[in-house]
Amino acid sequence: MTHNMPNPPLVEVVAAILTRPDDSFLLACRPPGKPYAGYWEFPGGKIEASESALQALSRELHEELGITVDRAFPWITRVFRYPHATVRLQFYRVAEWQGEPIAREHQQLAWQSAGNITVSPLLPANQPILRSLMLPSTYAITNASETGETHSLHAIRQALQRGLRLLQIREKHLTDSQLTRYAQAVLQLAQGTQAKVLINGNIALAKELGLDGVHLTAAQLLSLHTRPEVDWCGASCHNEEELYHAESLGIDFVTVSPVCPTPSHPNAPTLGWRKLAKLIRGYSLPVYALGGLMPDDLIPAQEQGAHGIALMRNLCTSAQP
Ligand SMILES: Nc1nc2c([nH]c(=O)n2[C@H]2C[C@H](O)[C@@H](COP(=O)(O)OP(=O)(O)OP(=O)(O)O)O2)c(=O)[nH]1
Repeated sequence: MTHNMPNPPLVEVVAAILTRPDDSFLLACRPPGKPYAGYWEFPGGKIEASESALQALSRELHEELGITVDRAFPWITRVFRYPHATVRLQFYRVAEWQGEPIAREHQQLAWQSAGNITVSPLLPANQPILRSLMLPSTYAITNASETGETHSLHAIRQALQRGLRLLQIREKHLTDSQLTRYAQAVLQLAQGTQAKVLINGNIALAKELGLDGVHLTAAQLLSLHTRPEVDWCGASCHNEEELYHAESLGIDFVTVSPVCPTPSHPNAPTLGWRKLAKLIRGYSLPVYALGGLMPDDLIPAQEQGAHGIALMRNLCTSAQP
C-alpha cells in the first residue's frame, strides 16, 4: 500500500536586498520565538493573501526597520524546502528608501559584504543568494574580432581601471594558439584587480590557464548533464528551455539575449524589455540582459528583473563596475 504524503504548504515570502553605496547589504537576526530564531536573514516576511509582493515588502520593511520603500526591483526567486514548510522567496532589490533602518522588533542588524560575511548562522536558503550578490551589475564581453586586439586590450585595461569585475573572453575567430595568447594577455591585465575572467565555451582552456570560469554557449549548455567543474559558470540563454536547463545544472548566472537589435546577430528576433521581463519572472538565477545595450540601460534592465547588463561594443563607455 502506498501513502500519498501531502505536499507541504507553499509559503510565499518576500525579502529585501537593501544596499548601500559601498555594496554592503543589510541582514537581520531572527528574534526569539520565531522558527530559526538566531539565524540571519534578509529583512522581509510572509506575503499576506490580500497583498502583492511589493506591498508585503513595503509593509515588512516599515514594521521591521521603520523605513519607507520608494523604489524596488524584482531580483531572483528561490524555492526552498524546510522541514516545516516549502518557501518561495521573492527577493527584491530596494534601490531607494526613506529613513535609516532601525531594529523595531529588537532584532540585531548588520551591514555585510557578499565576500566577507561576519555573522552566522545564515538561514540555509540564503547561501546561493550570497553567491549571486558577489556578481557585479556589469558583465563585459570582449570584442577583438571587430576592433582588433590592440584596441580591445586597451578598452579592457580602461574598464578594469574603472572597476570592471566580470569579463568574458569571446573571440570565436581566433585559432587555438591565438586565443591562448589573447587570453593570457587579458589575464595579465586582470591580475591584481578584483575582476573575474571567464572564457566562452572552452572549459579545457579555462582550466589550463587558471581562469575564473567559463561561459557556456546555449548549445553547449543543453548538451551538458552536469555543471562544469570551474569556480564560476555562466551560460547564454534565449528561451525557457535553456533557462530551465541552466537552473537544473546549478549554473551561477545567465545572459538572456538579444534584448535589442545588435550588429553581432543582425537577423535574430529581439525580445524587447517586456518579453525579457516575462521570460525571467520568478527565475532563480541572476540574469544579465544582453544585446544592443548601453550603460544607461542598467536601470531599465533591473526594473524588468535583471541582475545587470552585459556589454560588448559599449564597454569603453561603461562607467560602473
Ligand atoms: N524574511 C526572510 N525569510 C527568509 C529568508 N530566507 C528564508 O529561508 N526565509 C524563510 C524563513 C521563514 O520560513 C520564511 C519567512 O517567514 P517569517 O516567519 O519570517 O515571516 P513573518 O516575518 O511574516 O513572521 P510571522 O508572520 O511568522 O510572525 O521565509 C530571508 O532571507 N528573509
